[in-house]
Amino acid sequence: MYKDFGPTKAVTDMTLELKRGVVTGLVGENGSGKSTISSMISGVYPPTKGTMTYKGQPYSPKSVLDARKQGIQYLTQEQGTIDGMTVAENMFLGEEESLGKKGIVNIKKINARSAEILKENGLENVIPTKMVDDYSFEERKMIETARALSHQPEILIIDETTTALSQKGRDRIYEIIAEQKAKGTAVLIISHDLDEVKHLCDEVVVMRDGIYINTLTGGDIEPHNIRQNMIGREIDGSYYRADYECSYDEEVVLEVRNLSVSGIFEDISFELHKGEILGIGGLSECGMHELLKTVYGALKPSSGSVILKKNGVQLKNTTVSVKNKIAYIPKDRDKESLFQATSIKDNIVTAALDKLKKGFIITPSSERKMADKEAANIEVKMRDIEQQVRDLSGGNKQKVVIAKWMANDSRLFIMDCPTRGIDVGVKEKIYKLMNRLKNEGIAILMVSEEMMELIGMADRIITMKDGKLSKEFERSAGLTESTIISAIV
Ligand SMILES: Nc1ncnc2c1ncn2[C@@H]1O[C@H](COP(=O)(O)OP(=O)(O)OP(=O)(O)O)[C@@H](O)[C@H]1O
Repeated sequence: MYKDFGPTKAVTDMTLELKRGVVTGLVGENGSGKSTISSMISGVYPPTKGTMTYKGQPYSPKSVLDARKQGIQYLTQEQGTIDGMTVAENMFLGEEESLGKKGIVNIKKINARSAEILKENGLENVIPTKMVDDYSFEERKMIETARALSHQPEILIIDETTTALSQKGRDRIYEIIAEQKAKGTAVLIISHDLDEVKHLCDEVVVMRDGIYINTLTGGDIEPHNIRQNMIGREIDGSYYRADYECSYDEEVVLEVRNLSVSGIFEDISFELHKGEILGIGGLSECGMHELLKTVYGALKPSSGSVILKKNGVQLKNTTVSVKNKIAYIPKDRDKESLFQATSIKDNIVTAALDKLKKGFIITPSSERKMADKEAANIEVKMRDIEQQVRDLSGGNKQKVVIAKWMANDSRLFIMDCPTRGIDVGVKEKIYKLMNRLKNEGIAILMVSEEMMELIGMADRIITMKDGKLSKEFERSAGLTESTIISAIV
């Protein structure tokens, strides 16, 4: 299979076989073409060249709906439901007439059938007539999953879905994979979590730069082996900090005092020091993501304050935060951090316009220079900086968010799951960058759902449980995942 997007060769010479009752993993670095091949299988767009065979017959779906009707379901990395429509309308989008007569849509039947499907999938709390926008990212993913399963798929493609979900959501997806495998469905999983890949997959197909590299089976499905195949060089996996010292300057940079958002988190206080990486861990719903948003000024607290110590400024809103060179990398980059229909260049320079100003003027060449430098530093895989952000692969979008804040010379980083959807090679780069920033005296506040990331990078870890602080741990060689988990569940 081949796919070109204008001058971009996204997939060049890719071969893939999916078998009944077999869970196949598809792995490769950010931008290697995994979502593109999945999109061609699912009828999102046709290949530039190449052929597909499905159940012994030539297969070339005309659209996503056509592929769905033939039994191929694709859960994408991004949001797969449409705002401004009800849950039920989303569930029957394009298939409304299946429950109607003579071209007339029967809304009652659609609502009733949606309620049944939701119930079968343990989602009885979701109301079919409510707007889908009223539900969280995770609930919407589960609605999308229920829709996919209701069609009895013969091929189910799950693209980097688990890392965006809470542990409960992930476990549900793992259950679904096991059930589908037992039913004889061919399952294709795309994931950057190589332990997850090892745990779930019977076969692992590796891609590099749009090309098929290798298929691993049995004992060869080991994270270090997968990594080597993906990147073409050995990386030892010990990409976290090498030291076990809890080290930072005495100077307090940020003070969070008795911060609360009613019903979400309560009475949170802590200090962040110069040169410190402060980790926050907890279950996804414990309030930690909202806490970071509030610290940054994107969510209004019901009480308490966030104070920048050097000038006593209160971080009341995001304008004050940007002015004070505070970077925020949100978990939901697509909605909260990027202008999708704008170029990479415009996204990168947006927080640094003050720095580019000469008098009242910003020259296009200075913008280009800045964007080129920052995009190259973090190795955004792109055609050039004029490319639209929405056309980038998931991991490369994340790199643009980081590049934006590097351009702004940020002095304090607030990071929410900074390596979500990021391949191992780039992960290594981000950890090195965090270490470098720390050594330059920059403070980092990081929420992560990966315990190893917290243990590997943070000087101190504070844990949250049900909206409250539960414990604090200092960096040490003896700190284990189970010690932290016992403080968060
Ligand atoms: N609609 C599009 N227009 C232009 N280029 C595109 C489009 N979709 C994808 N690309 C490019 O194709 C290449 C492959 O992207 P793809 O999304 O398939 O990668 P991926 O392996 O899924 O990456 P990730 O792990 O980051 O999700 C990238 O260089 C991307 O920028």
